[in-house]
Amino acid sequence: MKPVLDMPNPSRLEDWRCLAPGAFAARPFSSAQCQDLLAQIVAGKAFSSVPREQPNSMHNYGMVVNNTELSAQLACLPDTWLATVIPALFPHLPGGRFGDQHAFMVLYGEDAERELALHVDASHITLNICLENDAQGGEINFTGARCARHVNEPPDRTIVSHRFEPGDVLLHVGNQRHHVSPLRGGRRRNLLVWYRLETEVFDHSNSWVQSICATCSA
Ligand SMILES: O=C(O)CCC(=O)C(=O)O
Ligand SMILES: [Fe+2]
Repeated sequence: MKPVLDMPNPSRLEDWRCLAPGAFAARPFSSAQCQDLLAQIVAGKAFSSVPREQPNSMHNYGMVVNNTELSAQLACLPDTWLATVIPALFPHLPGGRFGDQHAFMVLYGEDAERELALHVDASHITLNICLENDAQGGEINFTGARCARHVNEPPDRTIVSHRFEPGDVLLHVGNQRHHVSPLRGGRRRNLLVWYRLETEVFDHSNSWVQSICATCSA
């Protein structure tokens, strides 16, 4: 049987480009693959629609992945598709297993989310796959990595803005602060996974998170 998520070959370092410190982008999926995954999601195969949970406390729309097959596939990605690139892109990360993950789909549009406020994720590494985007606006903006103590400091001088194309994948540290610009029309749907290391707290108080906090190292 065809897997829900048809992963391309293991990702290579040269597939990824740096957007900002601790934030990288690649384009491993075709639009057709994204449409296929989205069609399965919409048909209810990849996401169980009952109960429809909020993906996280910031979203009123979208849904949590609770399909066993897709969850298992997403859980494996750090050991399979991303096995070489995670240690190379994030050398400060302590080794160890990603024992916990939270996967969800976000939805922006006229009758859905319109924007997302500045935040850090409850993750060590976040994977963000764009499945559909014909929105005007709705870019993701990175304002710099900060530890728990400095999360409310002013943004970095250069804010990095990324407009998603369907098939884009972003991989970033959970403490890279980000927000989504207001939508002026259209719709965007992304699949996100928050990966957490088994042995580490994920409130960004860790010493290795401080080591990449721009304020701590200023
Ligand atoms: O909409 C996006 O691409 C990002 C969503 C996000 O940052 C989140 O849900 O934590
Ligand atoms: Fe986020």
